[in-house]
Amino acid sequence: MSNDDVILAVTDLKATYNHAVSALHGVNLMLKRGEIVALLGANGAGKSTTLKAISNLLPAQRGQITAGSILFEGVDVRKSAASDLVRAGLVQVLEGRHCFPSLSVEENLISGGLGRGSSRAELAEDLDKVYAHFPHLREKRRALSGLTSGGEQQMTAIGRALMSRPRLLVLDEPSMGLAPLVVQDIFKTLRRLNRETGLSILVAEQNAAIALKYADRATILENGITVLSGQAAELGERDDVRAFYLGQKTIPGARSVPAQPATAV
Ligand SMILES: Nc1ncnc2c1ncn2[C@@H]1O[C@H](COP(=O)(O)OP(=O)(O)OP(=O)(O)O)[C@@H](O)[C@H]1O
Repeated sequence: MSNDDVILAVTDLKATYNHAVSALHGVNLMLKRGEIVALLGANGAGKSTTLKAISNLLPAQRGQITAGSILFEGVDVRKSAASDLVRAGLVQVLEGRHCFPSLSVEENLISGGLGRGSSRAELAEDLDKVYAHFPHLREKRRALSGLTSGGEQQMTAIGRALMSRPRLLVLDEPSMGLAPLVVQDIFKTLRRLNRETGLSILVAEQNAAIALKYADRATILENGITVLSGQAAELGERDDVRAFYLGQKTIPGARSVPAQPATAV
């Protein structure tokens, strides 16, 4: 595999908060162009911290990278401000959706394209593409975001990210607080976007079942360390993963997920 195939490489990443609380102790993660990769792990495993580090958002949370590297298209993300990373094509939908509640759905979407300095014609073209992927948002385009459902807000937040024309879309826990059917719908749309446009997607999820269903590969974190990486379908078949992350019964004799650095990806 050539380096050009790798869009994101996180190597031996360590991070702290307030120079005191150690959150990541060795995260390894790699995404090839055109892949969907799921970042899995329980509450507090370090998923959000990893994603914030990738978008260079840790300093705003009093967080520090203390070791390791993060390369987006071969360039160290620490050299760019978060807003420059967005312009470079690394766009993140943060946990909790974050729509502007007093703006309409369409105004929220348009706000995602403004940072690029798009012309009116480009904005209209990008809006059409977002509505093609989320037809429901077209129907709701004049509604105030704050009055739309959680699922609609998540779609708006993803649509707004798409308006920045990402090459790598990073999503933190898109399923949070949403009904199972809505979550399915969102993951199906992400899959279609990925297949039709080649968009690379990194998605952090506690809902391992849905993430493994739609991802090509997955990486599992435990206590700030990558403990497993592999093809999503293969991980979903492992007894230990099924027992620990899919909430399924342990098969007698099944091994637990080893607390050691990941297998090579
Ligand atoms: N702003 C912060 N200040 C101090 N410690 C933090 C901060 N944010 C996270 N942590 C700690 O870092 C560790 C990793 O948390 P993180 O939020 O990255 O995990 P997570 O896998 O995303 O979990 P969740 O699914 O609950 O968001 C935890 O021990 C958490 O308490």
